[in-house]
Amino acid sequence: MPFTTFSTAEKYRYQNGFDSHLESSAIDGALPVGQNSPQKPALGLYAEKLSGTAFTAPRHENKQTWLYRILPSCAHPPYAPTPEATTEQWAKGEELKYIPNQLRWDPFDHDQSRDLDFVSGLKLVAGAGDPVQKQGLGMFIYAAGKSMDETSAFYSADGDLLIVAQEGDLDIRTEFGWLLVRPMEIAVIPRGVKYQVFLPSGPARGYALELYQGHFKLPELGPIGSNGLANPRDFQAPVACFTEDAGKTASEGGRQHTVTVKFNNALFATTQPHTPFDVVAWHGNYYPYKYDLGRFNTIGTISFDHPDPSIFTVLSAPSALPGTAVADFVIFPPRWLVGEDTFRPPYYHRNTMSEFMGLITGGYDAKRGGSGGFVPGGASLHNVMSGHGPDAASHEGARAAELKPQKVGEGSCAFMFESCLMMGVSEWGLRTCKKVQEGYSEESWSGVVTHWQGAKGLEIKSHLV
Ligand SMILES: O=C(O)Cc1cc(O)ccc1O
Ligand SMILES: [Fe+2]
Repeated sequence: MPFTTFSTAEKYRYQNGFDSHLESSAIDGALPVGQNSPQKPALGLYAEKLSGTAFTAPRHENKQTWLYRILPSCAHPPYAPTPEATTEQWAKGEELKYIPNQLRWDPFDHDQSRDLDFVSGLKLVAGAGDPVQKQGLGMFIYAAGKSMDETSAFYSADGDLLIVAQEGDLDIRTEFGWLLVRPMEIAVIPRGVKYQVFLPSGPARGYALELYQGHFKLPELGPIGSNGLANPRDFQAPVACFTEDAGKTASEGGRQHTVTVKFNNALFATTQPHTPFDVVAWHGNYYPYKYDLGRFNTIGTISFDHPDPSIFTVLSAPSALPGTAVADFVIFPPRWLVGEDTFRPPYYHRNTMSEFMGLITGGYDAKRGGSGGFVPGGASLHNVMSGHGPDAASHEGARAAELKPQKVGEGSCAFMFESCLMMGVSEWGLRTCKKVQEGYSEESWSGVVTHWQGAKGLEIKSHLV
């Protein structure tokens, strides 16, 4: 059945829950009862396990899913490097440039020529570490002008991909079923899961983070209590949805299907005579999901001072060091500011973590918008220990502001990929994209003026020469 024949009601039913044990069956009886691998699975299906952690990972970390499919994934001719696997699109760790300067980018171009799809339109901007070692992450911009072909599928062996839709809807078909991801929504496609991306509303642009190690978790809530921030039930997983395009020759109407894999930041492809979207039923806790950022329960100060942005963490990918993330996904949604005697925008700071920021829509309270500013579809990078904070004008405005309750960010949403790793910038991010704003730091901070009132007449306790 070609995908176009699926009705909306069939495609967009979801099941709710983060890191839950879910199950879904497109046909009653396709899921085995009480076991995973019967001698002959129902309906002539194959049982196949997809694991997201080592078999022996501790129970609370263990991630796997059983798939019941028409043909097993291994039934394909060998993969071969694709001619399109360009070094412009991806970069290895040693090719990245590590620089302490603050960087900001104008909005990244849409695919004006409309010849790039989600995969060919995915560009590495910055990253750290190495998929071979299962360490680190890559940060990407995607700009897709056309849907992927119905007979093309993609997966990454390098990591879990967190997609932040910024403009244009993504209709994502995965082996597990469909996810419709619109701006102000995010999706996570785990390592190894095959998918294809259609563009029902035209060209699409957004941001993505590929996590080479581990998986995203919900942050601990500590004293916040048992609810708040992103609540588990608001994460949506697909329901099983399959195509019977398997086991037929071309003359019987069977089609050839191309599967492309990102493997150590290079692309390989194979062509097989059966669709990878043939999963009739599945159960497990390793699955793709989406989340509507509008459901985020924002928490902040109701007395004084500015909480760290960790209070806005949606998802966190921990490193081995407690409380220290390889990647935090943080958002700055509309919210009330009521802090008394408080400098309300972000404080000036130097951070041992690196901060990559993007803007989904609207503006950001510490940065000027407009041409050459921080605007939707653009980005900034404040690397490890690189000082940053409000630009001079935002600072002066906030010092002088009358501190009544104020709703900030109405109709806006900025986000941050924060990492404990030093970020390297790719050649594409630094030069090829031609979006780096020359003079960003001068424009922002050369105009900060001193408010120092002088020490004259005051007792100086340490020696000044
Ligand atoms: O740099 C930024 O704009 C992000 C940020 C926001 C904030 O409220 C506090 C610290 C911080 O790094
Ligand atoms: Fe910051």
